[in-house]
This record gives sequence, C-alpha cells and structure tokens, in this order.
Amino acid sequence: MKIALVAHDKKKAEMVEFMVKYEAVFQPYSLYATGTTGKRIMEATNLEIHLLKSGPLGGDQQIGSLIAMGDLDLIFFFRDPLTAQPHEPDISALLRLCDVYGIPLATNQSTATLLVQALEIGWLLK
Ligand SMILES: O=C(CO)COP(=O)(O)O
Repeated sequence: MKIALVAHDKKKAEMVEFMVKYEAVFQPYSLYATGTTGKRIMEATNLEIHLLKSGPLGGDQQIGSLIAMGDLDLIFFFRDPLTAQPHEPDISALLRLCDVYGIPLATNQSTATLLVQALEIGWLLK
C-alpha cells in the first residue's frame, strides 16, 4: 500500500496533528508527500516519507504521475478551499487523475478519519 500526503499551508498544522494521532496506523505503509508537508510530518513523527517536490514546484504533478503509473493507492490531501493557489491547474489535474483511476482521496479531515479507520481495521488491504 502506497499512500500520498499533501496539505496546503493553512491546513498543514491540521495534517501534522492528524499524522501524529494516527502515526501507528501509517507506520507499515510506503508514504509519499509533497516537500513541505512531508518535512513537517517527519519533524513531528518517526515516519519515513519519500519527499517529492513542493506543490507549486511540481509535487502535485509527481503524485499524479505515480497514480498514472499505478503506483499509488490512497491520497490524503488537506486542501485549503479559501485561498487561491498559484498551481491550481496542477491540483485540478491531480484530483482528476484520482477519479480517472479510482483512487480513494480524502480532501478534508472528516473523510480522512473515515479512511484511516478503514485502514486500521483492515478494510483497505494491499
Ligand atoms: O501545494 C501543495 C499541494 O498543492 C503542497 O505542497 P507543499 O507540501 O510543498 O507545501
């Protein structure tokens, strides 16, 4: 199971808190993250994360590429719906690829909690 973690700036604290809370659930999996999000999570946990580029520098596109290659199974993307992002086209492309390939995608904490609980009880095995 390969999992991607992404958070916009105003959602990074929420993402870090979420990852600290569920660190043990994520521990067995291969984790990927956009640059700044991944660094913040690694500073707060003992999780090993493959760091990609920062979102505005192509990180979202790298995650999209992993999806297209069949190399990603699940995405936690804490989006900020109230702030314009300079790389909005990259974000839309990533969300679109999730739907093209049927990849489960959590874009807010409520959905993320449901998905992580599904992971915890073994509903999302791979
Ligand atoms: O911008 C992002 C996603 O669109 C996230 O990138 P960073 O994790 O590098 O801040």
